[in-house]
Amino acid sequence: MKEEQRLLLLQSSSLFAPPEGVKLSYGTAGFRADASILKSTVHRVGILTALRSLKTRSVVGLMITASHNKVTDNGVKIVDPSGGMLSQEWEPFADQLANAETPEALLSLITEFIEKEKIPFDGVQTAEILLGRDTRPSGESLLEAAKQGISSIFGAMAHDLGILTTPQLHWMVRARNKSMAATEPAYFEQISSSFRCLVELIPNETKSNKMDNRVVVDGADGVGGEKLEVLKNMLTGLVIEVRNTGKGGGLLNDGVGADYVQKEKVVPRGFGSNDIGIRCASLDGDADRIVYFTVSDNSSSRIDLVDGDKMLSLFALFIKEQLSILTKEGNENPNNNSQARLGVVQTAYANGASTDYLKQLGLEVIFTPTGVKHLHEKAAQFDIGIYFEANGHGTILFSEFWLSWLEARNNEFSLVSEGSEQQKAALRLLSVSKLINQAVGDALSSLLLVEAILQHKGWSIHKWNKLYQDLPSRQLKVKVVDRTAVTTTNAETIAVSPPGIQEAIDAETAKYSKGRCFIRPSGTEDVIRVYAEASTQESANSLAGSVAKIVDRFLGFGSSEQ
Ligand SMILES: CC(=O)N[C@H]1[C@@H](OP(=O)(O)O)O[C@H](CO)[C@@H](O)[C@@H]1O
Ligand SMILES: [Mg+2]
Repeated sequence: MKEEQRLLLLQSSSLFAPPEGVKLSYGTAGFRADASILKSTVHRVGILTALRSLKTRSVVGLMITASHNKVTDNGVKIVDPSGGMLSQEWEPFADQLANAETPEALLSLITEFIEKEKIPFDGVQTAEILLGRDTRPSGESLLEAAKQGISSIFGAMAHDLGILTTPQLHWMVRARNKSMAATEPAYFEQISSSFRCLVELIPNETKSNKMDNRVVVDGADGVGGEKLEVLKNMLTGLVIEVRNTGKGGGLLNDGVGADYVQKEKVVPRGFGSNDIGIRCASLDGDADRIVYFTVSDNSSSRIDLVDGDKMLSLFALFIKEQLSILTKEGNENPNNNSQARLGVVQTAYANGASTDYLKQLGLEVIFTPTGVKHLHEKAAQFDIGIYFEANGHGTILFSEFWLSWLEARNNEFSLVSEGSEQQKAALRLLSVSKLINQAVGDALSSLLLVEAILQHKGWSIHKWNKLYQDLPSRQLKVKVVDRTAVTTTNAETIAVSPPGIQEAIDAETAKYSKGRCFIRPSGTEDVIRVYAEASTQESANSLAGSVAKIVDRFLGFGSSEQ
């Protein structure tokens, strides 16, 4: 490394002192903490992002967001050239950079890493980064810190794209590296036009039955609400009312948003008894996840949740139906066998009833640890991989190989059977692949795909929700001294430390019919999460509560087990 580059790195990083007594970890979805201690971390992630761009010789992204966390938090995550999450192999280095105590220590880490990773540092290759942030007040100053980090690498170019949803930035990075238009208008155009195609392909028999094409969306007082206000005006055949847009003075994720709705199972602010019977949805703070709900008839504060598992099931059912039309029996063309390996990916938080339903559909179901980075990687192994977390993170991945097969079939149909049911099925699947964000879970594109499929099937949200009956469940968070004391295995369903805790959980779970319970350390909040399922809601609540007490006994502030 040239001397002037060393000096620039030393000088730049000396402006941002790392937080005292805090050990930062890249976690489930990037670094996340109270915004007041993040400037140094974000500056260093700026440096790391420039190195990532040089290593991959591609455009990468840097997003300032803390997703569903409270408004005073913020965070930073890197978007890889594929549009996906940062390669997990780089996470340990990200942690080392964030926790380096002095500029000199930081510089030696960078120097070693450049050599180890053979990063082209000859000044010929230049780094290029797309930057975005959500609507958090701390975002603007943190974005400046990121830019300073990036500019401490000679020649690195930072493009500040302003306020975006997290999925928009992921989509733009993927598009840039595919030499496609990578602008916000291009994003809106692609999803609105593919939604329009799906609506045009709705079977006549269902077009006739006037299903309710109105949906009311909780924008979490965040960036999703803001962007949906723009998108909704580009749509025909769907009426979207957005509440909690962020413009009415409400606080981000405060009593609103998909995480609050999914975890607490209560209406978000601005919804109530006047909405009984209405199809409602809720975005999270950076609009990379969505859940649906209806206000319960018998209590205007409770909801009937239609979560990520139900969205996965709806998408899987629709795709399976289109595949069977596409390759209907009696078709003599041997090439016409879709041979699509269709698979679904879930985590331990998936409701047991959803997994049973998907298996009954004849689908291959695999499990991974929590975090989009894990599910995305597994889903990409299928020709069509559908993944969702129960909380509404998820998308559908189509392999390039299979999409080119589908394009070829569609061209063939245009010649030999224009307008046939098989061609319509091919066109629907092609439209789905353009509507659903191929880079990462996207609340806006998932919303449009749900609406298009409900219209296609002529289903109300109630009919959709009846696909299967969720087992009652309950999630709790437990504050403990050190959440990293819990380590897990088997896709997070078994706690291997601290010793004895899993045995205690098993003994408690055995008391409940259809009982299932697991604990894991959160990667985004300083808590241990508890998930419990049982045959009744009362039992699920009781099991979650009992296991929360076990966690507290082993790891809480007054714990006797330590
Ligand atoms: C139970 C739960 O909802 N966990 C969420 C949450 O991760 P935790 O590591 O559980 O805090 O945030 C992640 C990022 O948004 C999301 O991928 C994940 O599903
Ligand atoms: Mg989010």
